[in-house]
Amino acid sequence: MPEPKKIKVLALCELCHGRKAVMKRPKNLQKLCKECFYKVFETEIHNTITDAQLFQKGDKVAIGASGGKDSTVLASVLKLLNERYEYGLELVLLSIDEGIKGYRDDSLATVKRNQVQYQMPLEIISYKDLYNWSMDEIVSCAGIRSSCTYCGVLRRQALDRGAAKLGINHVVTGHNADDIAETVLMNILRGDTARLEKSTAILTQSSGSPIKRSKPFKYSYQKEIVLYAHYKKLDYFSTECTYAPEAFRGTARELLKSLESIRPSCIMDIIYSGELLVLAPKKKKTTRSYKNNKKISTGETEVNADGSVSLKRNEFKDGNTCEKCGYLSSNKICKACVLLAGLEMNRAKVSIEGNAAVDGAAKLGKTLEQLSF
Ligand SMILES: Nc1ncnc2c1ncn2[C@@H]1O[C@H](COP(=O)(O)OP(=O)(O)OP(=O)(O)O)[C@@H](O)[C@H]1O
Repeated sequence: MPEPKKIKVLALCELCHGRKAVMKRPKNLQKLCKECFYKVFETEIHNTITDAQLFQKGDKVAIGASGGKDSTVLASVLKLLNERYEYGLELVLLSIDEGIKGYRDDSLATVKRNQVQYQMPLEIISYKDLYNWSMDEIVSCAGIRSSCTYCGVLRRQALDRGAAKLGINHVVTGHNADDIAETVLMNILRGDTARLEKSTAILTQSSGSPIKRSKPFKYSYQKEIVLYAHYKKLDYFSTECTYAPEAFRGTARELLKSLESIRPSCIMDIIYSGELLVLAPKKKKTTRSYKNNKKISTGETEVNADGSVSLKRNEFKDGNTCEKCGYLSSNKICKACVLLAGLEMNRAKVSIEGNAAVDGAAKLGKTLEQLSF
């Protein structure tokens, strides 16, 4: 007798029990239909916003818009939640043009389309206008190895300055749960306890700056953001930055991906661990200084063993302005100006020596040591 044909029972959504499940939710492997996925994804972000009391009615908020998936989904979801829950926010897209040919110019074209799609005003601020350097010029002068350090410092300040220009004191970014878990891992692996303490904060504010920065996607998984963008057919730009991603972050990212494939909750678990971590009181460190204050203090920059450049922390004071650019800074010279001064020295040296091949960050480090402020 022939065996009875097996009828494949399609899985139903575990939330509505009515519609067909189309996905396993990356965060907890729950089988969901599209509609229920949208609902849980959006509601979690709404809960994150209200639990942390990120906004007040009437706030003007700038969305750091790169044209990539995270910030595009952020613009879309914030617009939707603002209307659904009547947050009363005035939302503006704020884009920084770092000057990276073949990358940022294309992604900015996406943001310009988003401006129309979401009917939000758009402000574009360029590194070239602010600093007289584009990222392409910086990389050709200082090498690729420290590109993320330069870009990160300059972008943070550019976002602040862009927001200040618009009379806005709150910038939201598309940093997501994976980014935060990666940062926690990186800081643990480096023993960077000062940064570790702050790495899970949803709301941050540089000392001396009136601009707050927050991350409404703090608990949103990268994979879910991509799925949301995909199902909703959002218009975003998906090419990676032309310059290599920060090497150590890349390694932490790979590690996190391997961990997530075995245990999806590990991203949330790392964030919770970071949030609950209480560090022992710090011992006071002594920093080196140079004679007659003629050379740049090691308290400001540090050339790492691999030739990359990092900026070190100083004692912060509020209300100061940078002696070079005049923008608000908790240091005598703001971090952006410290880096730019090093670049200017390098540019001058290149033209004197007529040597096009500058040996990147290591040489820049030597130059920085000869500067005085
Ligand atoms: N050029 C830029 N202009 C404005 N905001 C930016 C820019 N670059 C990054 N940001 C903000 O910082 C967040 C994190 O950026 P990063 O490049 O680290 O991550 P990402 O995953 O590539 O983000 P995205 O997918 O939004 O590009 C972005 O989501 C965005 O809010």
